[in-house]
Amino acid sequence: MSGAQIIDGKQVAQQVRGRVAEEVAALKRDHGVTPGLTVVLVGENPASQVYVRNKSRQTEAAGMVSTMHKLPAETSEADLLALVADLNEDPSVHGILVQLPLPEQIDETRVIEAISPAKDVDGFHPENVGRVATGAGGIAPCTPLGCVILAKTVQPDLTGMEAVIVGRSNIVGKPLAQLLLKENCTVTIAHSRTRDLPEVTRRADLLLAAVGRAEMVRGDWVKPGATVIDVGINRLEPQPGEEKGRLVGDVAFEEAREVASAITPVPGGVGPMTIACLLANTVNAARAINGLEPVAIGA
Ligand SMILES: NC(=O)C1=CN([C@@H]2O[C@H](COP(=O)(O)OP(=O)(O)OC[C@H]3O[C@@H](n4cnc5c(N)ncnc54)[C@H](OP(=O)(O)O)[C@@H]3O)[C@@H](O)[C@H]2O)C=CC1
Ligand SMILES: Nc1nc(=O)c2c([nH]1)NC[C@@H]1CN(c3ccc(C(=O)N[C@@H](CCC(=O)O)C(=O)O)cc3)C=[N+]21
Ligand SMILES: [Mg+2]
Repeated sequence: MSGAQIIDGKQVAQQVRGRVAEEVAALKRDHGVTPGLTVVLVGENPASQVYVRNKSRQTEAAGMVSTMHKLPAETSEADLLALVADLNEDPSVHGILVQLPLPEQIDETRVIEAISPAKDVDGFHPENVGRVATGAGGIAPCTPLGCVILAKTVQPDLTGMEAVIVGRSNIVGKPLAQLLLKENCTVTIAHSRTRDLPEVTRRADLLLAAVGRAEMVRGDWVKPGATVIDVGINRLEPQPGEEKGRLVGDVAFEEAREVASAITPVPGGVGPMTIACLLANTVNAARAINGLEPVAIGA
């Protein structure tokens, strides 16, 4: 028996992008502002290029202006900081995304802190991290936002749920904990030093995996009836006859779907939501820069 409802991230993302397109049209019509998103890609990471292409296509489809700066892998930190400074001053740019990870001669923290917080549509700048943590506005990171929206499609009120996040990175695990606290969950963050991880994950009504280890979370780590949100994007080795390896999440999907009541697939789960939320953050950045209140974007 395969019991779980499969949460369709592609479909929810399409709804979010539709909402964004309406807000973009309204901003143009009422205020003469066309939101612009600029992506900066340093080096040749082939995985990054797929996301970057999807992002620019969907940005344009929503009626926004998409620009891209491709810099060679050996770009110096000073040159990247100079580009960021130019983009901060450019009035046609409302969102700046510098694709991570960066080559090792570049200090990621310095680059993130150089981005104007008003244009930091990734929500990685310490001012936004702090504002989101204290509830004083701020731009929330796209992947955690996408996870919360997907969880709420099956459980509109998350109040009181035991949420267990596996992973404590600055870009996913930690900000996800902040957003779930805001939704009144009881939040546990597990990581590589957590003792008896399967015992911890089995407590979760809402289990979120952001580890980067293919299919690490097994079926018997999942509490019966739980909602499972799989953030992981892992490319397996190509099998004989395959051009490239399959994409899988951090959760053993076929096992977990027997136990969970709802689960996100990979691909087609959190990934498309990340891009949709990036577009939503960009329209809200353009609004804020023009003195307007943010609009709600949940599907
Ligand atoms: N769908 C999307 O849009 C996105 C997907 N991703 C994917 O999500 C995954 C996580 O990304 P990210 O947060 O950047 O990854 P990081 O590598 O930055 O963090 C991974 C976290 O997992 C923890 N971890 C590693 N191994 C174990 C283990 N054996 N048991 C328990 N915890 C463990 C680490 O613990 P410790 O801190 O102790 O080292 C760390 O906190 C990746 O697969 C990535 O590709 C990321 C961003 C966006
Ligand atoms: N500054 C910065 N911001 C990011 O948000 C950021 C980043 N750097 N570096 C890399 C990670 C990863 N990431 C993904 C976005 C979309 C998909 C996505 O759309 N995935 C599709 C499949 C794509 C495919 O087929 O390869 C899916 O899951 O269905 C995946 C991963 C954003 N990241
Ligand atoms: Mg680096």
